[in-house]
Amino acid sequence: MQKRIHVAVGVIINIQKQVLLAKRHDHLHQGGKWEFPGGKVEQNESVTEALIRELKEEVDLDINQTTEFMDISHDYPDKHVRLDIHLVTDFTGNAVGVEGQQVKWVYIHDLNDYQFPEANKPIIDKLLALNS
Ligand SMILES: Nc1nc2c([nH]c(=O)n2[C@@H]2O[C@H](COP(=O)(O)OP(=O)(O)OP(=O)(O)O)[C@@H](O)[C@H]2O)c(=O)[nH]1
Ligand SMILES: [Mg+2]
Repeated sequence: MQKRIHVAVGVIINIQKQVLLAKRHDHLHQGGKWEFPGGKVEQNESVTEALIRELKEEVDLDINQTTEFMDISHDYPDKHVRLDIHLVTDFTGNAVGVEGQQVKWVYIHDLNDYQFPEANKPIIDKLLALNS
């Protein structure tokens, strides 16, 4: 049994009700797909701490507060992940792809036009339901 990787994921929503997507680099796991920014929770770090750190490192945003949104465990053939997803509406800064990745603000009703990792389906469905 493979270890389950604990990932802190941020669904960042701006005042225009757009969510921030980032494109995963081709060489990464699930490369070429769009994701919600985030990354692995390190030892001795809470999920919130990990999320704040990752969102600064990946998209240069400063997060003031987050709220729990969803918890998804998913088994890829090569990797088991647990996505600890938080909503972020209280932040400052302008989003940039610090690691050279494409970032994009997208209206919730347009999310179906983007390709996400398989594990993300329930997140997209919940956002679409909230928005309808
Ligand atoms: N960040 C993020 N990861 C996701 C999403 N959906 C999903 O299945 N994952 C998976 O969760 C894992 C997250 O790893 P990551 O590559 O973001 O981790 P990280 O930022 O700490 O990078 P690192 O590998 O350089 O330490 C990957 O296996 C990725 O495929 C998502 O929406 N956002
Ligand atoms: Mg990451």
